[in-house]
Amino acid sequence: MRPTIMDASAAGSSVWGGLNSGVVLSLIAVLWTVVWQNLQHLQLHHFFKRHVGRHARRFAALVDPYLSVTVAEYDGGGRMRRADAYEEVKAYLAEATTRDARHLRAEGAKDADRLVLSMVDGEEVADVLLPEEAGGAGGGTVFWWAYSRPPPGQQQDRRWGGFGGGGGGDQENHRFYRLFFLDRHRDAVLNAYLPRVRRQGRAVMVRNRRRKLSTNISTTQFTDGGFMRSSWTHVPFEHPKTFATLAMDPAKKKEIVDDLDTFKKGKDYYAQIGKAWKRGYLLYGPPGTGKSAMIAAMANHLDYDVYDIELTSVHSNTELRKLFIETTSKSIIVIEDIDCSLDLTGARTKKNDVADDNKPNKSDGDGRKGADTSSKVTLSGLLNFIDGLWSACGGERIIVFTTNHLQKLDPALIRRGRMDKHIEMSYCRAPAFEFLARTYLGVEEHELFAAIGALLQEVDMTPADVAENLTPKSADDDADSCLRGLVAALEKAKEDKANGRGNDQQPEEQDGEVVVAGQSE
Ligand SMILES: Nc1ncnc2c1ncn2[C@@H]1O[C@H](COP(=O)(O)OP(=O)(O)OP(=O)(O)O)[C@@H](O)[C@H]1O
Ligand SMILES: [Mg+2]
Repeated sequence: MRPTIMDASAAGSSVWGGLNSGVVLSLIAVLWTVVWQNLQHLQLHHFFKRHVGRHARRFAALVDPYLSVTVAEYDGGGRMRRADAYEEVKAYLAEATTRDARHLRAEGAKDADRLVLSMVDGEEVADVLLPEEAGGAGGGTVFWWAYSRPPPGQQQDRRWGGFGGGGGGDQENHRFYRLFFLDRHRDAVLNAYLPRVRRQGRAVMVRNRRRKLSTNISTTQFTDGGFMRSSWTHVPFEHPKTFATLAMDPAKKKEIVDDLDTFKKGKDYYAQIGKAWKRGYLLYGPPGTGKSAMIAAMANHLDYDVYDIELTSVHSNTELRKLFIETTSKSIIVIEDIDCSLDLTGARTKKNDVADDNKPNKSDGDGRKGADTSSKVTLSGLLNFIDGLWSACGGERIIVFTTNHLQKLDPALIRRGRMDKHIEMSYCRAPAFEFLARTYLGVEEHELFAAIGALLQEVDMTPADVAENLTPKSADDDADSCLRGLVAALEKAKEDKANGRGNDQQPEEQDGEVVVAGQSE
C-alpha cells in the first residue's frame, strides 16, 4: 500500500517522538515561514544570518526536515528553451500522477484513445526510493513531488527557484517541479534517484512521442504596454504522403532517400568533421510540382517533427533565433515560398543590410508584405539562423526552403553549406505519369499511356494537375474515363499553348547539386 505523508514525516523527525503529529508540524512550518518572511521584509535577515544563522538552520531542520530540489521549466534563468530535465520529470511523474493526484491535466498521446496526464498547479504526488538506490538501507522511503509556480512578484526569490530574467511577467512559463526529501537521503537522491527519474522519463517520452506539425503564431502581450512576440503552436503531424506515393524518377527518389538516411545516421560523422549536424534542402519549381508533398514524405521517412515557419509573422532576427532555439532535434524546419516571405533580391549586396532588429523589411512585388505585417527579419538574420553559431544547438535538424522562383533568391542564401542539396521539382513527364496512374487508378498499362506520354512531352502539366485528372469524381468514373479526361485536358493545354496562353514558367538551374524530380529524362 502506498505510504502516507505521516509515514514520511515520521521517517525524518525522530526529535518529535510522541509529538509526531502532521498538524503540529504544519503549524510550526507556517509560523516559521511567516517569521522568515517578516525578517526578510525588515531587512533584518542579514543581521539574523550573521549572528544566529547557524542556530536558525538547525532550528529550521527541526521544524521542516525536508530539503528540496527544484526542476524549473526553463534553465539558465531565461526562457530560451524548455529544460530537458523538466520534460523528463514531467514524463516520469505521469504514472504517479495518475495514481495519486486529485486534479490532473491531460494531453493527447500517440495512441489516439490515450491521454498523457500531469499534475495541475499546487498538486503533490508521492514516489518511493528503491532499496538499491538507498544502498540497501532506507528503501521504500517516500518522497514528495510538488508542481507549482512562484506567487506573483516572487520570480526572483531564490526560495522559488530564482526564476529571473524571463521578463514580461510571464509567470505561466515559470513552472517547476520540486522534490522534497530528508537530509539523510541526500546522496541517494542526487546520485541514484534523480538520474533514474531522468532516464525513465526519457523512456516514457519516447513511448508517448507524437510527431508534431508546429507553426509560429504572433501573440500580443499586454504587460508593460504590450508587445508582439512569436511562439510555436502545434497539432499532430498526420500527413499521409510518403516516398512510396510521390511520383518521381526512381533513381532520383533513391538518391534523396539515401541522402536522408545518411544524414540520420551521421551523428558521429558530423562530429568528426566538425560540422553542425544539420542539412539544408532547397526545393524549387512551379506550383503544384510536389514541393510540400516532398517535405511531408521526408518527415514521414525520417520520423521527424515539422516546424513550418511563417516568416512574415516573425518580428525580428532575435525572435527568429528564439524560435529556432525552441525547436527540438529530429525535426525539419520549413520556410515555404522563401522569396515571398522576405525581400531577398540582391539584398545582401547592400552594405547596410546588417542584422538590425529595428530595420523594417521591404514590401515585395505583390504587396504581400504590406502594412499589416511588421517583419524585420533581414537576410543576415536568416543566414545566421541557418548556419550561425546558434544553428548548432540541438542538432539533427533539416532545414528546407521552397520557392517557385529560384532566380529571385540571393546566392548567399542557397550556397552549399547552407542549402546543401538543391532539388528541382518539375512538370510531369511519362514516368511520373505512369507512377501516378498506378497509384491513383491501379493501372499498370493502358492503350492511352503512349498518347499521354507524348502529350506530356509537349505540354507542361504539373503532377498536381495530372493527379487531379486521374482522381475519380463519381462512382461511374473508372480508369478509362479518367485517362480520357486527362487526354482531353492535355489537348486543351496544348491548344492554349499554341494560342499563346500557355504556362511559360520554367524552372531554372543554379549552382549546386541538382536533382530533377518528376521528369522523364
Ligand atoms: N510528384 C508528385 N507525386 C505525387 N503527388 C504529387 C506530386 N506533385 C504534386 N502532387 C500532388 O499535388 C498536390 C499539390 O502538390 P504540392 O502542394 O506538394 O505542390 P507544391 O509544389 O508545394 O506547390 P506550391 O509551390 O504551390 O506550394 C498535392 O496533393 C500532391 O499530393
Ligand atoms: Mg507547397
